[in-house]
Amino acid sequence: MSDEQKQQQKGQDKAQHDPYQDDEGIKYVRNLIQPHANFPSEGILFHDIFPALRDPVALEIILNRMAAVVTKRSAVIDYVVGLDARGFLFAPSIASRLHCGFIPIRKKGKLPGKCHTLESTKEYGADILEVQKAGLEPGARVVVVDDLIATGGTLQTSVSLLKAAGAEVVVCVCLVGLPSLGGIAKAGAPVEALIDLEAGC
Ligand SMILES: O=P(O)(O)OC[C@H]1O[C@H](OP(=O)(O)OP(=O)(O)O)[C@H](O)[C@@H]1O
Ligand SMILES: Nc1ncnc2[nH]cnc12
Repeated sequence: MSDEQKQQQKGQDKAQHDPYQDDEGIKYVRNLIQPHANFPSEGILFHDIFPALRDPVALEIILNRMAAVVTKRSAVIDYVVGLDARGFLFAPSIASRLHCGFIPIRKKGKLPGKCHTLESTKEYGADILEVQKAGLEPGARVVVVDDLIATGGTLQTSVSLLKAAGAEVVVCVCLVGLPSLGGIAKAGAPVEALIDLEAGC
């Protein structure tokens, strides 16, 4: 068997155990997310999503579910917007599945050309976020993708940047939500998190 065939076989074996279409899929992903106390600073309970991304079944579940959230909301999407940095892990793959483009919102100083720029606060710090003016036409229908919503500061600022550019934010999709931090209500656009880490299941 060639290396390519072995790789395909490995993927097929994994896919047979893929619990895609039901809540078992979300539980499978949730169980891979690792909590770390006092990271990156004292008092923060950090939820590490990378063990889930390391697992090919979990990665597929995440991408399928995120894309499904978007298609349930709207058939017409122009761009998937990913947030620097962990949103970039998902957004281009979702854009590819939805046959639309990808646009980054980046931390200040990384994007050339004229940008919309806004200050932002998050659970453990502050950032300045930017989106390129040239990348977005007024009236564009966009979805925003990030790994996690905590206080909602990052999503709120991102939604404001996109609105300043004249875009319509159809929905924000996150892998993880921490609802007790109040972020979902303040984002300024509908938010759907695949996993509520504070819920019992
Ligand atoms: O809801 P909030 O309180 O705003 O927090 C959520 C944000 O915090 C993290 O970004 P961060 O910039 O820390 O990390 P990253 O660069 O690894 O994505 C995370 O990826 C979200 O973007
Ligand atoms: N508690 C948390 N875990 C992982 N990423 C985060 N970003 C903001 N808060 C976070």
